[in-house]
Amino acid sequence: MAEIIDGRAIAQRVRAQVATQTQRLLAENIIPGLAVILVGNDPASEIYVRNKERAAAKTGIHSETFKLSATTTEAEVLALIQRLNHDASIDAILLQSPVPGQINEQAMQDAIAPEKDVDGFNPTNIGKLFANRAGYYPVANTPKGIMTLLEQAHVELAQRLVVILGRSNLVGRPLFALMEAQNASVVLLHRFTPDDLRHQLLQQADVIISATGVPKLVRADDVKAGATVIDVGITRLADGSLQGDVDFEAVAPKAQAITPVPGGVGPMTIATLLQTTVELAAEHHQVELEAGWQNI
Ligand SMILES: NC(=O)C1=CN([C@@H]2O[C@H](COP(=O)(O)OP(=O)(O)OC[C@H]3O[C@@H](n4cnc5c(N)ncnc54)[C@H](OP(=O)(O)O)[C@@H]3O)[C@@H](O)[C@H]2O)C=CC1
Ligand SMILES: Nc1nc(=O)c2c([nH]1)NC[C@@H]1CN(c3ccc(C(=O)N[C@@H](CCC(=O)O)C(=O)O)cc3)C=[N+]21
Repeated sequence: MAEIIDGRAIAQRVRAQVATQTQRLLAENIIPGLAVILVGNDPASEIYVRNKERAAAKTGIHSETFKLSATTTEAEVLALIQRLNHDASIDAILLQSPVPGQINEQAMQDAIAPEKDVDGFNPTNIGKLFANRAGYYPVANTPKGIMTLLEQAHVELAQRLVVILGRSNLVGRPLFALMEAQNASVVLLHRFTPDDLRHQLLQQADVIISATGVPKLVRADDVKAGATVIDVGITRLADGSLQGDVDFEAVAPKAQAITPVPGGVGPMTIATLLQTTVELAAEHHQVELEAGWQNI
């Protein structure tokens, strides 16, 4: 039976580290500030935003949520982003996705100052990530959190074959770059990958990461014995329960290590958002955060 990677426990350690780092910044009169913009009333987004507020408050980060009505114009969102770009008390800006149809999400992401872009969506930051630039820049929190999970679970990446399902800018694409930078050999699959090719590639993978939102896409016969399986997908079923992309019951007995849904990648996303906020605050005030995140 596989090791079940406990995302909640690892996220808890990341949050404790964030709280310690925040205390150090507070001692220098620096308060890390996170602004979350929520447009409209998507129920799932409202839950995520509430969880973010709660987690930020517990670690000492100052968080402000801007709830805008579903009929807000693009000009109004843009004006808010520009105001936050110039607000010295705000280190990190997050525009919750999805936004209503009248708003061009990409244009809004591009308007967020690269040095406050806590989601790592700005082309400047994506470019740095794909060019494997040195120095600090924000990277999307779900892929960054997955790298922390793998490190904490002692999963080797160099010389391994990693297969990623899903190529969104939020998860699959940045994860590809992070994995490749760790010297993994990486394959990125999507909707146009034929089923038999997906099956063949998955069967060879040492590490599988699935971020498609297709329930039970990854089955036991797709997985090599001893592989590590990371499930990013979240689908809410009719009974209200959450289902991942992986058929957990069938795959777990074959895997070396596997993440559950819920309690795997999800909690890491939120903890890593707080981590990135504190890192951005430290950057803005040119303070070194001495203790490495490896020490959690
Ligand atoms: N746990 C967490 O913290 C987070 C969880 N999520 C969850 O992860 C899932 C993915 O999110 P997100 O990346 O935003 O979703 P998107 O809908 O933006 O992307 C889904 C991706 O999956 C690909 N895909 C669809 N079907 C298949 C298939 N049969 N085989 C291979 N690839 C396929 C799509 O391909 P194509 O590009 O060709 O359409 C697309 O690239 C969702 O369930 C979401 O709820 C998301 C973010 C954070
Ligand atoms: N700008 C932006 N950045 C994002 O990072 C972003 C976004 N928009 N839009 C939506 C997706 C989704 N996402 C999740 C965050 C936490 C959990 C999470 O906490 N999951 C818990 C369960 C939560 C529950 O019970 O519903 C878990 O898996 O254990 C899941 C998914 C961030 N996203």
